[in-house]
Amino acid sequence: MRLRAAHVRVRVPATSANLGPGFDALGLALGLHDEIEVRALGAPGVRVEVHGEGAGSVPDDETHLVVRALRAALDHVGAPQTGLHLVCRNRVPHGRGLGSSAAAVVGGILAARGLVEPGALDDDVALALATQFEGHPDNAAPALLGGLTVAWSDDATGDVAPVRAARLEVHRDLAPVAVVPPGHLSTHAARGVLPARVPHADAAWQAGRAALLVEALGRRPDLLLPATQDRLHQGYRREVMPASLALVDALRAQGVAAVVSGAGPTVLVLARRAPGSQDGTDADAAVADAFGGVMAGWRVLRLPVDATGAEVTTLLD
Ligand SMILES: Nc1ncnc2c1ncn2[C@@H]1O[C@H](COP(=O)(O)OP(=O)(O)O)[C@@H](O)[C@H]1O
Ligand SMILES: N[C@@H](CCOP(=O)(O)O)C(=O)O
Repeated sequence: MRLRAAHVRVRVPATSANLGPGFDALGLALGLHDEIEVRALGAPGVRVEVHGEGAGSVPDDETHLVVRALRAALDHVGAPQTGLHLVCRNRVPHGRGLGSSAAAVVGGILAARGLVEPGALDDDVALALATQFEGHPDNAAPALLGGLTVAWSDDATGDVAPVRAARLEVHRDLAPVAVVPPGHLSTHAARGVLPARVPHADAAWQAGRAALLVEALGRRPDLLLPATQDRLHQGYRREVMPASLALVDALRAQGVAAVVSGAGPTVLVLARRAPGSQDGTDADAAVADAFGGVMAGWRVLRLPVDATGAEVTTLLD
């Protein structure tokens, strides 16, 4: 396998995983993107420039997440390693539950796809590799495929466990709003507070809600409030993100389908487009009311569903 291109550009969306009851399975791609430009260099080594989110905090060497994912993907298809120059323009906030790590990993893998022979790194391989990095597939699947996805894995049979994902229907009126706090929390820490075992009754209850959520997101947005109830992660995570859970509670008390986005601490509101309005939603008054002017530093982002997923362009120069 040889490299066929020396200059590629990748665009990857933010993602919100879980969506309430779909823990480690459901995810939604959102209209907020990281852009990564990669040049393969003749000389070995790596140069990383980061603009926007993560500038000054993420590493600029071989340990940079995009570089690690890109190199793992080259190794996986037997392509040669190469010197690299990366320019990252990041918009997805880090450690907030909007899938920044999945965007970085999928971005690196798709950059490798652009550098090697066509067809060498298909979506199945890319998803399996990304899931190895992430430890769960629910952000990587929508980052790669776009839209709403459900991801699942079979038993591991080789060095890269098979992971599969299916695209699901999204109702045209769905208008997600992310309420992003100033502080961050790593996914690793937020997984650390989850119990190893849960009551059978909670698991059974949750399976029903997850099935209902697929119907609510696709065809029955009027069912989103009951469909976004969860018993497997949000309650356990309250201790590490009390302000986020307080906001979720306040919004839900007003009939708004609010959930913790991914492992938090962002709150995702699964709102509906307000009739006759350009970008208003049926949750705007409740969000403004719950905010009450006291949540200093929090940002409200209206993020449309990204139907496309990650895109790679090969540049000729
Ligand atoms: N674009 C990026 N470039 C390099 N590293 C990144 C990038 N995005 C995320 N990361 C790494 O992943 C961490 C955040 O991942 P994680 O804790 O899973 O939160 P998130 O919910 O944002 O995915 C960051 O602190 C950083 O180490
Ligand atoms: N299912 C995962 C999702 C983590 O998403 P992230 O955007 O916070 O990385 C979990 O809930 O741990």
